[in-house]
Amino acid sequence: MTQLLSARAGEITSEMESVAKREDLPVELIRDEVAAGRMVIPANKVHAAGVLEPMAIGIAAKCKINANIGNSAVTSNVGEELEKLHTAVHFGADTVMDLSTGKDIDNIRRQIIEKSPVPIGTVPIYQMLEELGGNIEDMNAQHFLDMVEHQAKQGVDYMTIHCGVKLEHLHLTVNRVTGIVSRGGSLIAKWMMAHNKQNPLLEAFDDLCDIMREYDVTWSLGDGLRPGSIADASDDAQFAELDVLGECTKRGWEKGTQVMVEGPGHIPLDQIQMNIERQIEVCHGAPFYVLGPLVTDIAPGYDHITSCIGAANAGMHGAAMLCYVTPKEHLGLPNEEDVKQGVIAYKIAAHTADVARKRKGAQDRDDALSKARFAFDWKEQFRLSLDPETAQRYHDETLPQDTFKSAHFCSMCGPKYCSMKITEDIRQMAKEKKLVELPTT
Ligand SMILES: C[C@H]1O[C@@H](n2cnc3c(N)ncnc32)[C@H](O)[C@@H]1O
Ligand SMILES: Cc1ncc(COP(=O)(O)O)c(N)n1
Ligand code: MET
Ligand code: SF4
Ligand SMILES: [Zn+2]
Repeated sequence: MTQLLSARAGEITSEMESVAKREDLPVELIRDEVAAGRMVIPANKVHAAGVLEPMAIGIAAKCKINANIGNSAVTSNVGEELEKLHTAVHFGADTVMDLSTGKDIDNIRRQIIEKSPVPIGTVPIYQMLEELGGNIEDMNAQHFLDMVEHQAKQGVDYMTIHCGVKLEHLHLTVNRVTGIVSRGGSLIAKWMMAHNKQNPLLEAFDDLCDIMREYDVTWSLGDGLRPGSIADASDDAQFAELDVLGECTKRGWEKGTQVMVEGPGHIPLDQIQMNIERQIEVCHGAPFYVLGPLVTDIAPGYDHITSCIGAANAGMHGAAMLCYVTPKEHLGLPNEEDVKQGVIAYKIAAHTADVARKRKGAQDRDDALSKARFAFDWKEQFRLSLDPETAQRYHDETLPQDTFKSAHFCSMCGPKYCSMKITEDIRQMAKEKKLVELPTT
């Protein structure tokens, strides 16, 4: 049984119960959303038997964020990756992807799954390529199926598989500014060119479903032809692939597997709503999992910001999960500090989306923090913030003494120009002298 098959049979699983509590939603609604394919609960049976705390991704639930970690051939190791996992979860990542392509991949993933309370995603073609020796041309479908089964056995909760890249669509990328920017997509394209054959992952779709169903691994249908620059956004290649992903979504559901769909990438701000709405329609309401999107290409070093703008908008228009982008995007492998910056940026994006969509209780923390701010309750303001340590450090940079923790001002305006203090004075005057008689009409 998968969460989807249970839900369709009208059953309520223990995972659905946990999700209902976390989301503060009726458990019947969770079950119905899962049954309809609009919500997924990525919970591999192996991981669920261990430390996993079940969570849900779908438009009815709060907007989620994913943090990518993993080493590369150039840098990092198991110790550093476990630190990144800890930092990502500490600052509120809802899922983590291990995208390791360097040494020790198997050991890194095993330890990450063992220690992670959040669902772990992978892209199995990366490890398969390592084990093949680096030449994608040497791959056959069985190599890939074996790797998917191996990772499913380890407890991977969701997998990115690039089934949507088709031989007949490759020519649509020739005039692009940035070609094929998806790693998985570019590898599959190369294989198809070398063999002049259709995408083997698409051909093996039903066999893949059988493995995914056995362990309840959730599909994350990869966007191998996503645009890698705003110039390439919303082009024929991107939307040709999206149509294939729509068909795969249906086939995955028919086989009883949970499905979400990945999306771009680099998209100008004014095209985001259209992209989200089109995906939801073409993929029959399956949860949409977007990478950013970055709304401009001019700020390497700050792409957590360029993409946070896109992510907030995507979330507002119905994306179910936002894959973070760190300050190192396009420049190098993120370190622990980059992971922190990426997660914080995306907590902001997801939360602003929840507020804009008026999800239940979403604004409560904003209101509580605003009240603490107006009451000059500095400690409470720090406590309620996404990054309390940084908030306090910034405040204390100029006014570190304990007495200033009850001061009715900070170093921005000082005591005589603090507008919130002046408002306080005004309200006091009004109370005492009843100076203002407001018209009653
Ligand atoms: C699909 C996205 O995944 C990110 N990505 C790829 N590999 C890693 C890794 N090892 N660590 C962190 N992010 C990674 C890239 O930033 C890309 O944009
Ligand atoms: C949201 C998201 N995360 C990870 C990947 C995998 O990366 P790639 O497609 O480059 O192999 C992806 N396509 N989308
Ligand atoms: N930044 C690229 C993208 O937008 C990915 C580069 S690393 C595969 O998808
Ligand atoms: S991030 Fe670096 S290695 Fe990855 S595609 Fe871009 S330039 Fe190549
Ligand atoms: Zn990019």
